[in-house]
Amino acid sequence: MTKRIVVTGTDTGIGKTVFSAGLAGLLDGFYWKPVQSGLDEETDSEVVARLSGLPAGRVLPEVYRLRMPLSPHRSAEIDGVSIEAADLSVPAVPGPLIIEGAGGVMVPLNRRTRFIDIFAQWQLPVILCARTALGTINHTLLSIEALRARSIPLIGIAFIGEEVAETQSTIVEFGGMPQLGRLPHLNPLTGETLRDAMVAGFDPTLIAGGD
Ligand SMILES: Nc1ncnc2c1ncn2[C@@H]1O[C@H](COP(=O)(O)OP(=O)(O)OP(=O)(O)O)[C@@H](O)[C@H]1O
Ligand SMILES: C[C@H](N)[C@H](N)CCCCCC(=O)O
Ligand SMILES: [Mg+2]
Repeated sequence: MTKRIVVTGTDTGIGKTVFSAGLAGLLDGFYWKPVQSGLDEETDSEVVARLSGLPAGRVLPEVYRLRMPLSPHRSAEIDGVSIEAADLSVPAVPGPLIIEGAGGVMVPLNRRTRFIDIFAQWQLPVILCARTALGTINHTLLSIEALRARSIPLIGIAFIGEEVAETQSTIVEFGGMPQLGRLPHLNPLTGETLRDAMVAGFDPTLIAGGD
């Protein structure tokens, strides 16, 4: 049973947090966002606490909380903080842990280290979130290639958006990575609609079935 899963994506703002909230709820697990950049709006951890249906203690505290909604390396510099890879060791929790990065895989944490370098150190299995809309084939295949080049274990792709079957199958064929499911755009987006969409769209044993 996979206990610790990294959720990354092809870009910022594509729905990783909403998917992570749904997944943490589906697996009755925990959620951890190690680096949060942007504190004026609702943070990712707050969104997950609101949407996942999990008790408050299942959302673990961030290690770095940076004020500006920018790439973490820049946000940290503005706050006068240095993000240290050594501080990002994965917490032990008594259940499945969903770990969310920030933005896409190449996003820098400082002038030397990107998220993908931390993922390579962790060697935890990764779910890649990808939009279904035009432009996603390029972003998704590049992300898969970068993850593979570092021998990072891959679980599969979680598509987000309306079904575009041809695009999705093209990504699966070229990427050689399975489609785990699809989370549609939800309106309204509530804890209840998210839970129902996750149950309808994803098989938890396919996701958490092997480590
Ligand atoms: N399935 C969905 N249905 C409805 N709205 C969604 C869905 N997924 C994402 N959104 C909305 O899109 C916006 C961006 O989503 P989200 O915060 O999950 O992106 P992200 O990939 O986690 O971004 P970041 O890189 O900042 O962590 C939010 O306003 C969110 O509510
Ligand atoms: C602020 C934003 N919501 C994310 N937390 C960080 C996204 C970083 C993206 C950097 C980039 O790829 O240009
Ligand atoms: Mg997010």
